[in-house]
Amino acid sequence: MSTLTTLTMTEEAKPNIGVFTNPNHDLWVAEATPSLDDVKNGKDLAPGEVYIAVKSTGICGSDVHFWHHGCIGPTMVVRENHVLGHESAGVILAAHPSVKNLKVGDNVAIEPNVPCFECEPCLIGRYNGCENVAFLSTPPVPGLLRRYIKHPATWCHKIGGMSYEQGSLLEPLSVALAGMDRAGIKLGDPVLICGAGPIGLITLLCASAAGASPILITDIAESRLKFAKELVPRVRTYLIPRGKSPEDCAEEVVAGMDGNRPRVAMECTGVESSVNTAIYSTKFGGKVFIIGVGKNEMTIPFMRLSVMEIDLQYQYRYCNTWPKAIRLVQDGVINLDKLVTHRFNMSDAIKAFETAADPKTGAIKVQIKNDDSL
Ligand SMILES: NC(=O)c1ccc[n+]([C@@H]2O[C@H](COP(=O)([O-])OP(=O)(O)OC[C@H]3O[C@@H](n4cnc5c(N)ncnc54)[C@H](O)[C@@H]3O)[C@@H](O)[C@H]2O)c1
Ligand SMILES: OC[C@H](O)C(O)[C@@H](O)CO
Ligand SMILES: [Zn+2]
Ligand SMILES: [Zn+2]
Repeated sequence: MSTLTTLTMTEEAKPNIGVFTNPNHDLWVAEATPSLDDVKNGKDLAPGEVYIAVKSTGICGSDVHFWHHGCIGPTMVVRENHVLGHESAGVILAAHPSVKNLKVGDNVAIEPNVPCFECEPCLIGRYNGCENVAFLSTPPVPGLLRRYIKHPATWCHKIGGMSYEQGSLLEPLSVALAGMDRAGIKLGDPVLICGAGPIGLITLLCASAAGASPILITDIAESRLKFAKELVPRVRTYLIPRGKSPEDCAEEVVAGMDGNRPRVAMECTGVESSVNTAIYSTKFGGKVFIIGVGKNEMTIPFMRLSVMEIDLQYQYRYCNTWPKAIRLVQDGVINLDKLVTHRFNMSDAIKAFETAADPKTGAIKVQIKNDDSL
Protein backbone atom coordinates (compact mmCIF):
# COMPACT_ATOMS: atom_id res chain seq x y z
CA MET A 1 0.00 0.00 0.00
CA SER A 2 1.22 3.49 -0.76
CA THR A 3 0.19 6.96 0.21
CA LEU A 4 -1.23 8.79 -2.77
CA THR A 5 -1.75 12.35 -3.73
CA THR A 6 -5.24 13.43 -4.58
CA LEU A 7 -4.24 17.04 -4.78
CA THR A 8 -1.93 17.01 -7.77
CA MET A 9 -3.05 14.14 -10.01
CA THR A 10 -6.12 15.35 -11.88
CA GLU A 11 -8.37 13.66 -14.39
CA GLU A 12 -6.49 15.57 -17.12
CA ALA A 13 -3.14 14.08 -16.16
CA LYS A 14 -1.30 13.08 -19.32
CA PRO A 15 -0.02 9.58 -20.13
CA ASN A 16 3.64 8.87 -19.63
CA ILE A 17 5.96 9.59 -22.55
CA GLY A 18 9.74 9.50 -22.85
CA VAL A 19 12.57 10.56 -25.17
CA PHE A 20 14.20 7.53 -26.79
CA THR A 21 17.18 6.72 -28.93
CA ASN A 22 18.37 3.38 -30.39
CA PRO A 23 21.42 1.81 -32.06
CA ASN A 24 20.30 3.34 -35.41
CA HIS A 25 20.67 6.86 -33.93
CA ASP A 26 16.96 7.59 -34.15
CA LEU A 27 15.47 10.00 -31.66
CA TRP A 28 11.77 9.99 -30.87
CA VAL A 29 9.12 10.63 -28.23
CA ALA A 30 6.84 7.70 -27.34
CA GLU A 31 4.90 6.04 -24.59
CA ALA A 32 7.06 5.12 -21.61
CA THR A 33 6.81 3.31 -18.29
CA PRO A 34 5.53 3.54 -15.60
CA SER A 35 1.97 3.87 -16.84
CA LEU A 36 -0.16 6.77 -15.67
CA ASP A 37 -2.50 4.28 -13.99
CA ASP A 38 0.33 2.74 -12.00
CA VAL A 39 1.50 6.18 -10.96
CA LYS A 40 -2.03 7.29 -10.00
CA ASN A 41 -2.59 4.17 -7.95
CA GLY A 42 0.87 4.08 -6.46
CA LYS A 43 1.13 0.56 -7.83
CA ASP A 44 4.38 -1.43 -7.72
CA LEU A 45 6.19 0.87 -5.33
CA ALA A 46 8.78 -1.16 -3.42
CA PRO A 47 9.83 -0.13 0.10
CA GLY A 48 11.75 3.12 -0.09
CA GLU A 49 10.45 4.12 -3.52
CA VAL A 50 8.52 7.14 -4.76
CA TYR A 51 6.78 8.20 -7.96
CA ILE A 52 7.89 11.58 -9.29
CA ALA A 53 6.43 13.91 -11.91
CA VAL A 54 9.58 15.08 -13.69
CA LYS A 55 9.16 18.81 -14.35
CA SER A 56 12.46 19.96 -15.86
CA THR A 57 15.39 18.08 -17.40
CA GLY A 58 18.61 19.46 -18.82
CA ILE A 59 20.22 17.88 -21.87
CA CYS A 60 23.78 16.76 -21.15
CA GLY A 61 26.45 16.35 -23.83
CA SER A 62 26.41 12.63 -23.04
CA ASP A 63 22.71 12.44 -24.04
CA VAL A 64 23.61 13.94 -27.41
CA HIS A 65 26.59 11.57 -27.65
CA PHE A 66 24.45 8.47 -26.99
CA TRP A 67 22.08 9.69 -29.73
CA HIS A 68 24.77 10.52 -32.31
CA HIS A 69 27.39 7.86 -31.58
CA GLY A 70 25.45 5.12 -29.75
CA CYS A 71 28.09 4.73 -27.06
CA ILE A 72 30.47 6.38 -24.64
CA GLY A 73 33.69 4.39 -24.43
CA PRO A 74 33.68 0.64 -24.83
CA THR A 75 31.28 -0.19 -21.99
CA MET A 76 28.34 2.23 -22.29
CA VAL A 77 26.61 1.09 -25.48
CA VAL A 78 23.05 1.70 -26.72
CA ARG A 79 21.89 -1.80 -27.70
CA GLU A 80 18.10 -1.31 -27.73
CA ASN A 81 15.46 1.41 -27.40
CA HIS A 82 16.81 3.63 -24.66
CA VAL A 83 15.44 6.60 -22.66
CA LEU A 84 17.87 9.53 -22.26
CA GLY A 85 18.26 12.21 -19.56
CA HIS A 86 19.85 12.41 -16.11
CA GLU A 87 19.59 16.07 -15.05
CA SER A 88 16.12 16.41 -13.56
CA ALA A 89 13.94 17.84 -10.84
CA GLY A 90 10.27 17.28 -10.12
CA VAL A 91 7.56 16.77 -7.53
CA ILE A 92 6.70 13.69 -5.46
CA LEU A 93 3.39 12.15 -6.51
CA ALA A 94 3.32 9.04 -4.36
CA ALA A 95 5.50 7.47 -1.71
CA HIS A 96 5.69 3.97 -0.28
CA PRO A 97 4.60 4.11 3.38
CA SER A 98 8.13 3.15 4.44
CA VAL A 99 9.49 6.44 3.04
CA LYS A 100 10.18 8.82 5.91
CA ASN A 101 12.29 11.59 4.37
CA LEU A 102 9.81 12.73 1.71
CA LYS A 103 6.12 13.40 1.36
CA VAL A 104 3.75 13.88 -1.53
CA GLY A 105 4.11 17.40 -2.94
CA ASP A 106 7.79 17.80 -2.02
CA ASN A 107 9.92 19.30 -4.78
CA VAL A 108 13.06 17.26 -5.34
CA ALA A 109 16.20 17.10 -7.43
CA ILE A 110 16.87 13.59 -8.64
CA GLU A 111 20.32 12.10 -8.12
CA PRO A 112 20.37 9.78 -11.12
CA ASN A 113 22.20 6.85 -9.60
CA VAL A 114 21.28 3.81 -7.56
CA PRO A 115 24.45 2.38 -6.02
CA CYS A 116 24.46 -1.06 -4.36
CA PHE A 117 25.92 -0.16 -0.94
CA GLU A 118 27.52 -3.58 -0.78
CA CYS A 119 30.74 -3.18 -2.78
CA GLU A 120 33.91 -1.60 -1.40
CA PRO A 121 33.60 1.86 -3.06
CA CYS A 122 30.05 2.07 -1.72
CA LEU A 123 31.02 0.96 1.77
CA ILE A 124 33.77 3.58 2.00
CA GLY A 125 31.32 6.31 0.90
CA ARG A 126 32.66 6.71 -2.64
CA TYR A 127 29.55 5.36 -4.30
CA ASN A 128 30.43 6.89 -7.69
CA GLY A 129 32.80 3.95 -7.96
CA CYS A 130 30.02 1.42 -7.27
CA GLU A 131 30.68 -1.79 -9.15
CA ASN A 132 26.96 -2.44 -9.59
CA VAL A 133 25.59 1.07 -10.02
CA ALA A 134 22.46 1.70 -12.04
CA PHE A 135 23.12 5.14 -13.54
CA LEU A 136 19.96 6.46 -15.14
CA SER A 137 20.42 7.12 -18.88
CA THR A 138 23.58 5.02 -19.14
CA PRO A 139 22.51 1.95 -21.13
CA PRO A 140 20.74 -0.25 -20.31
CA VAL A 141 19.21 1.81 -17.47
CA PRO A 142 16.44 4.12 -18.75
CA GLY A 143 16.93 7.82 -18.11
CA LEU A 144 14.80 10.59 -16.65
CA LEU A 145 13.43 12.18 -19.83
CA ARG A 146 9.94 10.94 -19.03
CA ARG A 147 6.86 12.56 -17.51
CA TYR A 148 6.82 10.14 -14.58
CA ILE A 149 9.49 7.99 -13.03
CA LYS A 150 9.93 5.66 -10.07
CA HIS A 151 13.05 6.23 -7.95
CA PRO A 152 14.41 5.42 -4.47
CA ALA A 153 13.63 8.24 -2.05
CA THR A 154 17.25 8.08 -0.84
CA TRP A 155 18.31 9.55 -4.20
CA CYS A 156 15.77 12.38 -4.19
CA HIS A 157 16.91 15.60 -2.54
CA LYS A 158 14.43 18.19 -1.30
CA ILE A 159 14.97 21.57 -3.00
CA GLY A 160 12.34 23.65 -1.20
CA GLY A 161 11.53 26.81 -3.12
CA MET A 162 14.33 26.41 -5.67
CA SER A 163 13.04 26.30 -9.25
CA TYR A 164 12.88 22.95 -11.04
CA GLU A 165 15.43 24.26 -13.54
CA GLN A 166 17.89 25.07 -10.78
CA GLY A 167 17.13 21.68 -9.25
CA SER A 168 18.00 19.94 -12.50
CA LEU A 169 21.26 21.92 -12.75
CA LEU A 170 22.38 20.41 -9.43
CA GLU A 171 23.56 17.43 -11.49
CA PRO A 172 26.22 19.23 -13.57
CA LEU A 173 26.95 21.34 -10.47
CA SER A 174 27.62 18.06 -8.66
CA VAL A 175 30.18 17.09 -11.31
CA ALA A 176 31.97 20.41 -10.82
CA LEU A 177 31.77 20.25 -7.01
CA ALA A 178 33.16 16.73 -6.92
CA GLY A 179 36.06 18.01 -9.03
CA MET A 180 36.54 21.12 -6.91
CA ASP A 181 36.66 19.05 -3.75
CA ARG A 182 39.29 16.61 -4.99
CA ALA A 183 41.30 19.25 -6.87
CA GLY A 184 41.64 21.19 -3.61
CA ILE A 185 41.36 24.70 -5.08
CA LYS A 186 42.12 27.35 -2.45
CA LEU A 187 41.73 31.12 -2.02
CA GLY A 188 44.27 32.86 -4.21
CA ASP A 189 45.16 29.87 -6.37
CA PRO A 190 45.81 30.72 -10.02
CA VAL A 191 43.40 28.42 -11.88
CA LEU A 192 43.10 27.49 -15.54
CA ILE A 193 39.82 26.07 -16.83
CA CYS A 194 39.96 24.37 -20.22
CA GLY A 195 36.64 24.41 -22.06
CA ALA A 196 33.68 26.76 -21.56
CA GLY A 197 30.84 24.27 -22.01
CA PRO A 198 28.34 23.76 -19.17
CA ILE A 199 30.86 21.81 -17.07
CA GLY A 200 33.66 24.36 -17.59
CA LEU A 201 31.30 27.27 -16.92
CA ILE A 202 29.94 25.74 -13.72
CA THR A 203 33.51 24.96 -12.67
CA LEU A 204 34.25 28.62 -13.35
CA LEU A 205 31.40 29.68 -11.02
CA CYS A 206 32.79 27.33 -8.36
CA ALA A 207 36.42 28.44 -8.76
CA SER A 208 35.34 32.06 -8.58
CA ALA A 209 33.26 31.38 -5.45
CA ALA A 210 36.27 29.57 -3.93
CA GLY A 211 38.41 32.67 -4.44
CA ALA A 212 40.75 31.40 -7.15
CA SER A 213 42.75 34.27 -8.65
CA PRO A 214 43.48 34.85 -11.44
CA ILE A 215 41.17 32.51 -13.36
CA LEU A 216 41.59 31.97 -17.07
CA ILE A 217 39.23 29.95 -19.24
CA THR A 218 39.95 28.62 -22.75
CA ASP A 219 37.77 27.49 -25.62
CA ILE A 220 37.93 27.15 -29.39
CA ALA A 221 34.62 29.04 -29.71
CA GLU A 222 34.62 32.80 -29.16
CA SER A 223 30.90 32.73 -28.28
CA ARG A 224 31.52 30.44 -25.32
CA LEU A 225 34.28 32.71 -24.01
CA LYS A 226 31.94 35.68 -24.32
CA PHE A 227 29.37 33.74 -22.30
CA ALA A 228 32.00 32.97 -19.64
CA LYS A 229 32.86 36.66 -19.35
CA GLU A 230 29.19 37.57 -18.88
CA LEU A 231 28.90 34.92 -16.19
CA VAL A 232 32.06 35.89 -14.25
CA PRO A 233 33.32 39.30 -15.44
CA ARG A 234 36.72 38.92 -13.75
CA VAL A 235 37.60 35.78 -15.70
CA ARG A 236 40.34 36.06 -18.33
CA THR A 237 39.78 34.27 -21.61
CA TYR A 238 41.99 32.66 -24.23
CA LEU A 239 40.73 31.57 -27.64
CA ILE A 240 42.71 28.46 -28.65
CA PRO A 241 43.94 29.19 -32.18
CA ARG A 242 43.41 26.41 -34.68
CA GLY A 243 46.67 24.55 -35.39
CA LYS A 244 48.71 26.13 -32.57
CA SER A 245 50.71 23.59 -30.54
CA PRO A 246 49.78 22.89 -26.90
CA GLU A 247 53.20 24.21 -25.83
CA ASP A 248 52.64 27.52 -27.63
CA CYS A 249 49.07 27.76 -26.34
CA ALA A 250 50.36 27.17 -22.81
CA GLU A 251 52.84 30.04 -23.15
CA GLU A 252 50.01 32.39 -24.12
CA VAL A 253 47.77 31.06 -21.34
CA VAL A 254 50.47 31.84 -18.78
CA ALA A 255 51.00 35.31 -20.29
CA GLY A 256 47.23 35.82 -20.01
CA MET A 257 47.54 35.06 -16.30
CA ASP A 258 50.22 37.78 -15.87
CA GLY A 259 52.97 35.18 -15.85
CA ASN A 260 51.32 33.09 -13.12
CA ARG A 261 51.29 29.41 -13.94
CA PRO A 262 48.09 27.76 -12.71
CA ARG A 263 48.44 25.72 -9.51
CA VAL A 264 45.42 23.77 -10.72
CA ALA A 265 44.19 23.30 -14.29
CA MET A 266 40.61 22.03 -14.48
CA GLU A 267 40.34 20.21 -17.82
CA CYS A 268 36.71 20.24 -19.01
CA THR A 269 36.97 19.18 -22.68
CA GLY A 270 38.48 15.69 -22.78
CA VAL A 271 40.33 16.74 -25.95
CA GLU A 272 43.97 15.56 -26.14
CA SER A 273 45.45 18.90 -27.27
CA SER A 274 43.59 20.66 -24.45
CA VAL A 275 44.83 18.16 -21.86
CA ASN A 276 48.34 18.86 -23.13
CA THR A 277 47.87 22.63 -23.02
CA ALA A 278 46.82 22.19 -19.39
CA ILE A 279 49.92 20.09 -18.67
CA TYR A 280 52.33 22.57 -20.29
CA SER A 281 50.72 25.51 -18.46
CA THR A 282 50.70 24.12 -14.92
CA LYS A 283 53.34 25.12 -12.36
CA PHE A 284 55.87 22.87 -10.66
CA GLY A 285 54.07 20.76 -8.08
CA GLY A 286 50.67 21.71 -9.45
CA LYS A 287 47.79 19.57 -10.60
CA VAL A 288 45.95 18.87 -13.84
CA PHE A 289 42.48 17.76 -12.88
CA ILE A 290 40.58 16.06 -15.69
CA ILE A 291 36.79 16.11 -15.75
CA GLY A 292 36.53 15.90 -19.55
CA VAL A 293 35.89 12.53 -21.12
CA GLY A 294 37.66 11.64 -24.35
CA LYS A 295 39.44 9.04 -26.45
CA ASN A 296 40.30 5.69 -24.96
CA GLU A 297 44.03 6.36 -25.41
CA MET A 298 45.92 9.66 -25.54
CA THR A 299 49.50 10.81 -25.97
CA ILE A 300 50.54 13.11 -23.15
CA PRO A 301 53.92 14.75 -22.34
CA PHE A 302 55.04 12.21 -19.77
CA MET A 303 58.41 13.80 -19.03
CA ARG A 304 56.91 17.26 -18.57
CA LEU A 305 54.64 15.79 -15.90
CA SER A 306 57.64 14.06 -14.37
CA VAL A 307 60.14 16.91 -14.18
CA MET A 308 57.45 19.37 -13.10
CA GLU A 309 56.00 16.97 -10.48
CA ILE A 310 52.54 17.67 -11.83
CA ASP A 311 49.79 15.45 -10.45
CA LEU A 312 47.29 14.13 -12.95
CA GLN A 313 43.91 13.40 -11.41
CA TYR A 314 40.47 12.44 -12.73
CA GLN A 315 36.83 12.71 -11.73
CA TYR A 316 34.08 10.19 -12.41
CA ARG A 317 30.63 11.58 -11.74
CA TYR A 318 30.17 12.47 -8.02
CA CYS A 319 29.27 11.30 -4.57
CA ASN A 320 27.77 13.11 -1.57
CA THR A 321 27.53 16.39 -3.49
CA TRP A 322 23.79 17.12 -3.60
CA PRO A 323 23.40 18.50 -0.05
CA LYS A 324 26.35 20.83 -0.64
CA ALA A 325 25.04 21.84 -4.08
CA ILE A 326 21.62 22.69 -2.60
CA ARG A 327 23.18 24.82 0.17
CA LEU A 328 25.35 26.71 -2.31
CA VAL A 329 22.41 27.52 -4.60
CA GLN A 330 20.01 28.34 -1.76
CA ASP A 331 22.59 30.62 -0.12
CA GLY A 332 23.23 32.42 -3.42
CA VAL A 333 26.92 31.39 -3.48
CA ILE A 334 26.39 29.75 -6.87
CA ASN A 335 23.85 31.20 -9.30
CA LEU A 336 23.02 28.83 -12.14
CA ASP A 337 20.16 30.81 -13.68
CA LYS A 338 22.06 32.25 -16.65
CA LEU A 339 23.11 28.82 -17.93
CA VAL A 340 19.68 27.93 -19.30
CA THR A 341 19.56 29.38 -22.81
CA HIS A 342 16.73 27.36 -24.39
CA ARG A 343 13.51 25.76 -23.15
CA PHE A 344 11.23 23.23 -24.89
CA ASN A 345 8.20 21.17 -24.02
CA MET A 346 8.57 17.40 -23.85
CA SER A 347 6.53 17.11 -27.05
CA ASP A 348 9.23 19.22 -28.80
CA ALA A 349 12.09 17.13 -27.45
CA ILE A 350 13.54 16.46 -30.91
CA LYS A 351 13.89 20.20 -31.50
CA ALA A 352 15.45 20.50 -28.06
CA PHE A 353 18.11 17.90 -28.92
CA GLU A 354 18.79 19.46 -32.32
CA THR A 355 19.30 22.81 -30.59
CA ALA A 356 21.63 21.32 -27.97
CA ALA A 357 23.66 19.52 -30.65
CA ASP A 358 24.13 22.51 -32.99
CA PRO A 359 26.93 24.90 -31.92
CA LYS A 360 25.42 27.64 -34.13
CA THR A 361 22.41 27.97 -31.79
CA GLY A 362 24.59 29.34 -28.99
CA ALA A 363 22.94 26.90 -26.61
CA ILE A 364 24.59 26.30 -23.27
CA LYS A 365 21.98 24.36 -21.33
CA VAL A 366 18.77 23.29 -23.04
CA GLN A 367 15.90 22.35 -20.75
CA ILE A 368 12.97 20.06 -21.54
CA LYS A 369 9.91 20.96 -19.46
CA ASN A 370 6.83 19.07 -18.43
CA ASP A 371 4.54 21.90 -17.44
CA ASP A 372 1.56 19.77 -18.38
CA SER A 373 2.34 16.49 -16.68
CA LEU A 374 -0.16 16.80 -13.84
N1 LIG B 1 33.88 13.09 -15.47
C1 LIG B 1 32.56 13.12 -15.43
O1 LIG B 1 31.93 12.48 -14.60
C2 LIG B 1 31.83 13.96 -16.40
C3 LIG B 1 30.52 14.35 -16.16
C4 LIG B 1 29.89 15.20 -17.09
C5 LIG B 1 30.57 15.60 -18.23
N2 LIG B 1 31.83 15.14 -18.42
C6 LIG B 1 32.63 15.54 -19.59
O2 LIG B 1 33.09 16.87 -19.38
C7 LIG B 1 33.33 17.48 -20.66
C8 LIG B 1 32.63 18.82 -20.71
O3 LIG B 1 31.24 18.65 -20.68
P1 LIG B 1 30.30 19.80 -21.28
O4 LIG B 1 28.91 19.38 -21.04
O5 LIG B 1 30.74 21.13 -20.79
O6 LIG B 1 30.66 19.60 -22.83
P2 LIG B 1 30.69 20.61 -24.07
O7 LIG B 1 31.04 19.78 -25.25
O8 LIG B 1 29.47 21.43 -24.09
O9 LIG B 1 31.90 21.60 -23.73
C9 LIG B 1 33.21 21.38 -24.12
C10 LIG B 1 33.80 22.72 -24.54
O10 LIG B 1 35.15 22.51 -24.85
C11 LIG B 1 35.45 23.28 -25.99
N3 LIG B 1 36.65 22.74 -26.63
C12 LIG B 1 36.75 21.75 -27.57
N4 LIG B 1 38.02 21.56 -27.91
C13 LIG B 1 38.76 22.42 -27.18
C14 LIG B 1 40.15 22.70 -27.08
N5 LIG B 1 41.04 22.04 -27.81
N6 LIG B 1 40.54 23.64 -26.21
C15 LIG B 1 39.65 24.33 -25.47
N7 LIG B 1 38.31 24.12 -25.53
C16 LIG B 1 37.88 23.18 -26.37
C17 LIG B 1 34.21 23.23 -26.85
O11 LIG B 1 34.14 24.28 -27.77
C18 LIG B 1 33.12 23.31 -25.78
O12 LIG B 1 32.72 24.64 -25.52
C19 LIG B 1 32.85 16.47 -21.70
O13 LIG B 1 33.96 15.72 -22.14
C20 LIG B 1 31.90 15.59 -20.91
O14 LIG B 1 31.77 14.31 -21.46
C21 LIG B 1 32.48 14.36 -17.53
O1 LIG C 1 26.78 13.84 -15.69
C1 LIG C 1 27.11 12.51 -15.67
C2 LIG C 1 27.72 12.10 -16.97
O2 LIG C 1 27.14 12.69 -18.06
C3 LIG C 1 27.72 10.60 -17.10
O3 LIG C 1 28.78 10.08 -16.35
C4 LIG C 1 27.80 10.16 -18.53
O4 LIG C 1 28.85 10.86 -19.16
C5 LIG C 1 28.01 8.69 -18.71
O5 LIG C 1 27.10 7.98 -18.00
ZN1 LIG D 1 25.81 14.40 -17.63
ZN1 LIG E 1 28.29 -0.53 -4.84
